[in-house]
Amino acid sequence: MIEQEKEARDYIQEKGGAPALRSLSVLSERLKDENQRQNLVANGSLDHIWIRHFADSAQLLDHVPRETRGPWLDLGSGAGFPGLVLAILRPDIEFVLIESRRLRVEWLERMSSELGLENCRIKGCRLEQVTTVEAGVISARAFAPLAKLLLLSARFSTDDTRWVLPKGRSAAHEVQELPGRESKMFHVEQSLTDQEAGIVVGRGKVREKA
Ligand SMILES: C[S@@+](CC[C@H](N)C(=O)[O-])C[C@H]1O[C@@H](n2cnc3c(N)ncnc32)[C@H](O)[C@@H]1O
Repeated sequence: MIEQEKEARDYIQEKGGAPALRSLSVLSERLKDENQRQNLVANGSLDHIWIRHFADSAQLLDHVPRETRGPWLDLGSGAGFPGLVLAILRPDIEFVLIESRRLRVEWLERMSSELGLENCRIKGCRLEQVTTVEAGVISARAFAPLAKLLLLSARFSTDDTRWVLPKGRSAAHEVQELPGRESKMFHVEQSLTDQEAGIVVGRGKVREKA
């Protein structure tokens, strides 16, 4: 488990080296500022930003094979978690961050530009309006209940699509509640940043209707 901010920084450094640490330090400063203008993350989480947001996002890479290709769709990116962190750590993958709220979209665009993330595109609209593409990976943190998330995003999946969905304490229960075929597609991995949280991980095409 990652329990200290220093451990979280070391974990990120292992994954992305000094450039990632520098980019995330900038993101940390900007986020603390911007959170006074718009409610991007819980204020209480800002004192543990490296664990609660950066390492929490980065750990998704442990469940995606290194050779996986994009596009990597991050649904409901909000403040940029996990999408911005992952785009920093994997400049070789094309990321598409989908977010519907205007102020959040502007924030994501500003940060992507300031951090020079050429591999990161922001789609400022509802997921339902995004043109269908074949996703290499789909991630979503705190976006929607699992069954709804899968229905909304099924059209982006292929037999090869990887799914990495941080789901907090409800992970196992949400997987059990899925219809038979889907419940067999997914399993739960332990989160490294929260003893009680799980990440729903799977691979394959999800049916577009229940
Ligand atoms: C609870 S926030 C989570 C943000 C971020 N993923 C995180 O974990 O910090 C959910 C985000 O999803 C966005 N959202 C909800 N429904 C959406 C939709 N249908 N299309 C695009 N964005 C959506 C909201 O605007 C919000 O920013």
